[in-house]
Amino acid sequence: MTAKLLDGKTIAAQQRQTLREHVAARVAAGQSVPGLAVVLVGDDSASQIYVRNKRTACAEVGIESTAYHLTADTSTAELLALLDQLNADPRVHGILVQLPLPASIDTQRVIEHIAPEKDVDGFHPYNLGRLAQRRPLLRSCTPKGIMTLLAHTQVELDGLDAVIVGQSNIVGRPMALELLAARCTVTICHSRTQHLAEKVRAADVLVAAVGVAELIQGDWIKPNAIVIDVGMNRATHGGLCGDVQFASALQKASWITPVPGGVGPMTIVSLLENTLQAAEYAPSHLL
Ligand SMILES: Nc1nc(=O)c2c([nH]1)NC[C@@H]1CN(c3ccc(C(=O)N[C@@H](CCC(=O)O)C(=O)O)cc3)C=[N+]21
Repeated sequence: MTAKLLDGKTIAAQQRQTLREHVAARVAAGQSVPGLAVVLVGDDSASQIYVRNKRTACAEVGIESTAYHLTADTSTAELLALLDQLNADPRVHGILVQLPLPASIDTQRVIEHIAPEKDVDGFHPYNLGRLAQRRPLLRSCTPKGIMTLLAHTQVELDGLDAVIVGQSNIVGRPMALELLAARCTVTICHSRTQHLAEKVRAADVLVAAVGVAELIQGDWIKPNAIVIDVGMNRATHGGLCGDVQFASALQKASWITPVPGGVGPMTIVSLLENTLQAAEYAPSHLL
């Protein structure tokens, strides 16, 4: 059997079209143009490309993005001061601080300084806590995009065994909370996990978000599992490869995401959705 492809590139393009219509209707009704502030610190070349891709996607749907490019020697205090300004600016509905930040900056303080109602990455403890209590407001982009992909399979998630490989704050943990809210039985595996292959073999839904190229072998995949590959590893020949051995997993799974063209485009469209959501909700006090 060969798995069906979960084509994030196409699904994301469809969602951008829908978003474009929503934004246009909102503006035609006299409401403000949704605004996203994108903050980049330093000159990491991969981050610059990601930021450019996000701003292009904003432009396509009619979200106004404003870039703030700070030098690598920016202090935590300077970045917090910029966030104060953006938090107070009514034209800014969403704030994204591109990660990773230079090591000299206190990333956790920065994340906690973004107003929760503008936290379109969903990384603020308030937004993660809301998700943990099954009352999400702004949801982390990659897990949210993956839930959209899972909805496209039309497989009922209720009661399935989900296994997540990777425990990061930005993917693994919020992914576990999303799948738990969808009534899966959730296992999170990480670098200290024993018998990883056995854990993976039990998965009806597998989410690989560990950042180790092709760690997960096709013969670990349960027949007919749904396989979501969040990995984006640079292959030696220059191309991208995921955390799953794609060719062999394709022979076992019912659905599988390609890399590239799977989770990545869904992450970006979720950011756009969150920015529109933040503009529509825009409460003066959340807490
Ligand atoms: N505050 C913050 N929020 C983020 O959401 C965030 C971040 N920092 N830092 C970096 C990571 C990475 N990330 C990607 C999103 C989409 C693709 C994407 O669309 N990838 C294409 C391939 C692109 C290529 O060819 O390199 C694909 O998978 O098809 C990639 C990477 C968001 N991140």
